[in-house]
Amino acid sequence: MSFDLFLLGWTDLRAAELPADTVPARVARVDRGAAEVIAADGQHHVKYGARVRRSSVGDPVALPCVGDWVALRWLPEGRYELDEVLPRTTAFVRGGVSRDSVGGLSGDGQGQVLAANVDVVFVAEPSMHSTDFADLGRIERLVALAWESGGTPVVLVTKADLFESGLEELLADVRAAAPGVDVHAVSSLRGEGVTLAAGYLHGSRTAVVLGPSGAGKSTLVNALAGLGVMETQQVRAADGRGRHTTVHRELIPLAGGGLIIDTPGIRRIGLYDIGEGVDLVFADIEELARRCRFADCGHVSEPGCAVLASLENGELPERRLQSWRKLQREAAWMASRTDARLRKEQQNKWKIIHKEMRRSPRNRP
Ligand SMILES: Nc1nc2c(ncn2[C@@H]2O[C@H](COP(=O)(O)OP(=O)(O)OP(=O)(O)O)[C@@H](O)[C@H]2O)c(=O)[nH]1
Ligand SMILES: [Zn+2]
Repeated sequence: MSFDLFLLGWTDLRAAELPADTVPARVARVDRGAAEVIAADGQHHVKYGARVRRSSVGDPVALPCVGDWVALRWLPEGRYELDEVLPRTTAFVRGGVSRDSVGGLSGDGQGQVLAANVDVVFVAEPSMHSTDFADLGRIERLVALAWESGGTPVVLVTKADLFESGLEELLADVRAAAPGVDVHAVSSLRGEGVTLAAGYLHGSRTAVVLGPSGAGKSTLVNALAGLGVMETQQVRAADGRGRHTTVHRELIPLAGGGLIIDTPGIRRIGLYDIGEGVDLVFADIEELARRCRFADCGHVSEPGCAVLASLENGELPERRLQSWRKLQREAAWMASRTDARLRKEQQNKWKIIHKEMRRSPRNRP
């Protein structure tokens, strides 16, 4: 059974990047040192070749991840090897930041790609989480990272059926926390909003679902898949006796077109290499800041501060101003860590080069 790669999101532009003597495939899941990929001739379990292993040393972002397009090379011993990760059009990268450290921040400045080549980032936030309502700060953080990925964020407020009244007010709060972003209420349980979410996947678009554990991500993915999953050969991959073995995938091609990537819930997602992401999430505050009397206004106690004025007249929630400051601090901190890491890598590179120069006979007296 052959599989149409264009339904998986393959394009002529990507075809131009494919090295000679390789075949393209899309990563459905990664394991340590190996990946499940979907190629035109079905699903394969492939190990990383030397080139991939080498390029990812000290740079985990270069490792293959779900959603990646990769080049497979056929080896003489009769199997494919993952030879190269093709250039990504988008990548959702989180920073390695943990909470339990001095000042609330720690990390090595390194990132981890959660999904690549995604057109849409579904930010799943439960309307009700145990006893709490939607966490606006978490939405702001995820939307900033979603903007930064190059994909389009869409906020899905999940488990909407848990609300009898007040859902509209909650949605209004969420919309204020993510200006310019589509916000929808979804109930996978009742099947509400699922078709609407599927609408973002028209053509062969890829979406990733991100959100905290228990947000209902897998239930939503199942509901979307309930509209039909594309059969690929490997779903019925024979184990030699014709038994059906379903291979677990995180990248799921839907029968109605498009693909969805499920991710495990992550307790804390740190910012990584943020350029404009935070500014876009806080576009309303950025707009206010442009109207402050002083161009370098710190919005603390300056006269003629439009941000403080908006805070005082109740238009700008105090929470949102705090959240803006917090994410700005984190982005700046992460940038300094990344710079420090890059500097160190550069130094190491020079050390190696100098060593080699000393070793080279040409450089000996
Ligand atoms: N009431 C209600 N419950 C839901 C809905 N969607 C999911 N749930 C429930 O919420 C719980 C968590 O759902 P999951 O889909 O496993 O959540 P998840 O985000 O995938 O969680 P992790 O896999 O831990 O990241 C389950 O008990 C679901 O039955 C919904 O639309 N309404
Ligand atoms: Zn100001």
